[in-house]
Amino acid sequence: MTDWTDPDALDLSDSEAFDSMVDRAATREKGHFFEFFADGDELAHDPGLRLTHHGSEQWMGQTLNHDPAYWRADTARERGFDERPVHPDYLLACVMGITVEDLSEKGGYFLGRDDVTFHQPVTAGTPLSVTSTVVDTRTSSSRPKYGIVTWETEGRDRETGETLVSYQRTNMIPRREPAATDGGAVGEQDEGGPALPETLVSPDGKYFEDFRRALDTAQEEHAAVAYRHERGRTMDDQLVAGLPLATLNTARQHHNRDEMADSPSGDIVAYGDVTRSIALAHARSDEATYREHRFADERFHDFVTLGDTIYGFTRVLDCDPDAGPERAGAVTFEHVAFNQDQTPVYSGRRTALIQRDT
Ligand SMILES: CC(C)(COP(=O)(O)OP(=O)(O)OC[C@H]1O[C@@H](n2cnc3c(N)ncnc32)[C@H](O)[C@@H]1OP(=O)(O)O)[C@@H](O)C(=O)NCCC(=O)NCCSC(=O)C[C@](C)(O)C(=O)O
Repeated sequence: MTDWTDPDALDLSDSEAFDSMVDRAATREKGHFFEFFADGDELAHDPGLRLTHHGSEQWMGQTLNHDPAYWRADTARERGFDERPVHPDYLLACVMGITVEDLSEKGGYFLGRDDVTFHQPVTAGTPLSVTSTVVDTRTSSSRPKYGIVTWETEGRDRETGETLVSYQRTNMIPRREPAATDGGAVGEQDEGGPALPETLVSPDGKYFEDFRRALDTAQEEHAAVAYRHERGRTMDDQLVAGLPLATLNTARQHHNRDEMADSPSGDIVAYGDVTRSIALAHARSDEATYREHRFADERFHDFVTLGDTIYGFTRVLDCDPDAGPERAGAVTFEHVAFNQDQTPVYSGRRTALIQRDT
């Protein structure tokens, strides 16, 4: 009888024997199917990620986020930070990255996020502690292989317990026992909508006053303040697989082409936070950002795969001169990321403090 504790008992050059062993072996699963989640469940995420300047700089460089306050101590101080902070997009991606193993590693897609609030600037060296609560679960009527789960997540400083960022996020999650058919069609768009404005106004500059003047002009002309950004960024391996892995995001969607070949996208897709950060970087390159504040109603409309190029389009929705410190006012934008075929892939409402022209 073969001694199966003997390291040489399995001849790896015998492909038939190896195939048979692998096919019959049980898989030690990672992640959870839809049925695992119930409203009110609380999950503490364990991976030990600590924020670093290296990680933040890698994220910023690859996504074209060049705001000097996150690169240089002198500009950070001029902008009212005690110390040079890590970039908020990197912070958000890290907080979400370490939830993936527990929440979404099984597959399915990131559909949207709401109520994203940055509670305070965060510096390198901060170790993260992240918890999530299930706030909603439902089966998908158009895609019976999936359920839709919403979680409320809070990222804290592991040492002080202070909340750094919080948000609500919704994913499609595969069902362990799917209904018989998957009736959904990928990328179907709603028809109709309001008539388009005749005139699109673009701000003359990058300061709060420029956005406010543009909004005033648009009101007089029954126009919209809307413009696109020139830069584009083509999705390469580093963006699609490298950046999510650097945030400990273990979702197979970003780094397992074999598994993803048989999924609705047919290939690995970019981490939603990478796509979003690129479009936001394009927008930020045309404004004098003072602080990131809040995001709402973020949606991921379509897949972004290797070789796609991400561009940005911005609409200005509101200017509030009274929010924020004397040197800045709050501007609410609608940002849209779109690909080389002008297909929207991300949209979100962002309120940021923009420097005044003084
Ligand atoms: C998934 C696709 C194919 C579905 O395409 P579709 O045409 O079937 O879309 P749909 O009909 O608009 O949506 C399907 C269902 O989802 C619901 N839904 C839709 N949006 C929301 C929302 N915000 N909140 C709540 N529910 C939402 C919607 O109501 C509908 O429900 P129903 O089936 O019962 O009618 C299409 O939407 C798509 O391609 N989206 C892009 C997905 C993507 O690429 N996300 C980013 C990458 S994945 C990722 O980053 C992963 C991560 C971060 O690592 C990680 O979570 O682990």
